[in-house]
This record gives sequence, C-alpha cells and structure tokens, in this order.
Amino acid sequence: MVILDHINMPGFAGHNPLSGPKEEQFGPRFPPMSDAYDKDLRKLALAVGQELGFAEKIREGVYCCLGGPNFETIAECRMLNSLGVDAVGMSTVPEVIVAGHCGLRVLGMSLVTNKAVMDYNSEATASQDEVLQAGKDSARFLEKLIALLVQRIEPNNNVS
Ligand SMILES: O=P(O)(O)O[C@@H]1C[C@H](O)[C@@H](CO)O1
Ligand code: HPA
Repeated sequence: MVILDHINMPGFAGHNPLSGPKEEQFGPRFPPMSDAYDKDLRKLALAVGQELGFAEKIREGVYCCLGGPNFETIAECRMLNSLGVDAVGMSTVPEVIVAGHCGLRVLGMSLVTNKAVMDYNSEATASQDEVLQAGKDSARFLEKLIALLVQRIEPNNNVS
C-alpha cells in the first residue's frame, strides 16, 4: 500500500515524537501534516508499480499507527474500518512526522501482510509468523519495485 495519509493514534494520547524541548533548527513547533506524504512521489510509486505489472497489488490507502505490541481486537478493527483506515501498523508514523517536521519529502509504503479479523465467527487470528512469512514471500516483488522507484526518483528529485 502506498500511504496516502495516516492516523496517529498514540498522538491522540499525547505520544508524539515532536514532544519535548523545541529545537528551532529542525522545524516549526506546529508543523502541518496535511501534506505528510508527497503527492508526486505517491504518483510515481503507483506508476512504477503499474509499469512492472503490479497494478493489481498496489493501492493507495490510509495507515493507522497503533501502540501495539498486541494485534487488534475485532472491535478495534471494526472501529478503525469505520474511520476510514485501510491498514494498521505499529511504526512508520513517528518517522514520517519527524521527516515532515524537518522538511523532507516523504514516500510511505507498507506491505499488507495479513487480513484484519472483523468477524466474531472467524477462526482467524493475526500472527507474527504470518506477518514474517508474508514479508519473505513479497521480498522479490518489493526489491523490484523499490529498485526501479529509486532509479526514477533521481530525475524527478526537484519536482515539488
Ligand atoms: O512497520 P509496521 O509497524 O507497519 O510493521 C508491523 C507492526 C509491527 O512493528 C510489526 C508486527 O508484525 O510489523
Ligand atoms: N496489526 C498491526 N500491525 C501489524 C499487523 C496487524 O494486523 N500486521 C502487521 N503489522
């Protein structure tokens, strides 16, 4: 998934990587986040995915950061789904906030490794083994995607 936007759940509870003493040289105290994920880089990632024949596998979506380390309850998944969340993770967002704060253009991509359990009749559970296996299974695909993307970013580097 190419990250279109995020929801920083720990941020709602006051956990933010920008909390603490203000270091003016890194960026403003109250940085905007409405442009956290660079539009041109997102477009490029989707175009490169298409060029490689992966259009079916790659979509844009909203990533929600949770504190973890436990996986979500069914009620939590249902709530997040109703809020417009497409994928859930436990990292990525603090890095993106810090990068955006200091003026870096950000492209975020997240490998969706398992389906959220949304049904009380389901026998499925999230498992770290499944997550790791999905990562291994997609390694070659990700390698191809990122290798071409990095080549293509260079000539576009000054596009704002
Ligand atoms: O990078 P994220 O946070 O999306 O990756 C997930 C969440 C945990 O860090 C870990 C659990 O499998 O992978
Ligand atoms: N929830 C949260 N983080 C994750 C998941 C999940 O189901 N899978 C991989 N990282």
